[in-house]
Amino acid sequence: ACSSRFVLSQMHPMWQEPLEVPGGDRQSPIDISIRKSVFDPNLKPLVTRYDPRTCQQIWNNGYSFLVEYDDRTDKSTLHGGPLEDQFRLCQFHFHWGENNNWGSEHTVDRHLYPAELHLVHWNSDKYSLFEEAVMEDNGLAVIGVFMKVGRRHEGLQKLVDALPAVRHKDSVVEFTKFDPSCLLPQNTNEYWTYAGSLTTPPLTEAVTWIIMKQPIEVSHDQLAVFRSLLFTSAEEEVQKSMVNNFRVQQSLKDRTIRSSFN
Ligand SMILES: NS(=O)(=O)c1cc(F)cc(F)c1
Ligand SMILES: [Zn+2]
Repeated sequence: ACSSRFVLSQMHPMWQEPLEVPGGDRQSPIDISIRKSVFDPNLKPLVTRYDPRTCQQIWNNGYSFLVEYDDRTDKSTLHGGPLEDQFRLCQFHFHWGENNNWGSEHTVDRHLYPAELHLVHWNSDKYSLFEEAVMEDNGLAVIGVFMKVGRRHEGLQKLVDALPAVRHKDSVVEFTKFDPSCLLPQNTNEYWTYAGSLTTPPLTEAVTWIIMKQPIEVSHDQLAVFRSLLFTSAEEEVQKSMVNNFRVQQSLKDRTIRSSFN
């Protein structure tokens, strides 16, 4: 399974913001101001090649739930878009709110979505492990997909059905043959991209963010199952609902957001 465990295991208690990051001039998440973004005609289409056979398990790490992939070979990859190199999928996870009015980490012209999907990839042309790549400027590429309430998402339902098995922090359940491309919007040619960071500690500034313009639709009931997860482990007396696991927005500072569309 991908070793983003070590990154998440350095977790600080939830949201002891503001966590000052030394020289933090490219922190995430941010608001994507449409009028401030610059169309870049050289941005290429995104190319994702995901092999469902590399899907391994779901893990509740006490912050979100991760669907982890076997990233020991180049079987599930991302390239194109703003990327010079090939990146390997290691996990995907989500951020959501306690209700449908907020939950996403990024916003578009301050518009909040109820949830946001992050597909995490590391640069396998330059590094040999996730934990190496996570310390480097060009080490990671994360695809962000906004989620809005609407029709039930049939592809997501297989994942939703498995969540009760990972209700508590540190629980893991086998989860196989899941193709995460079913969670991408039909139009992946329209995205924003900018240089940013992990949105949870250690907040390293290693991420090329690729945020899809088109949200996916999920049902109210599917999001309600996300909210049935717990931050706390089975042993803890007081159980805390896993909700509002998003970071406060960060300053754009001296960065440009590029768009692949006009
Ligand atoms: N939320 S995020 O996508 O920036 C992220 C990805 C990751 F692999 C580890 C993290 F701690 C956080
Ligand atoms: Zn995330």
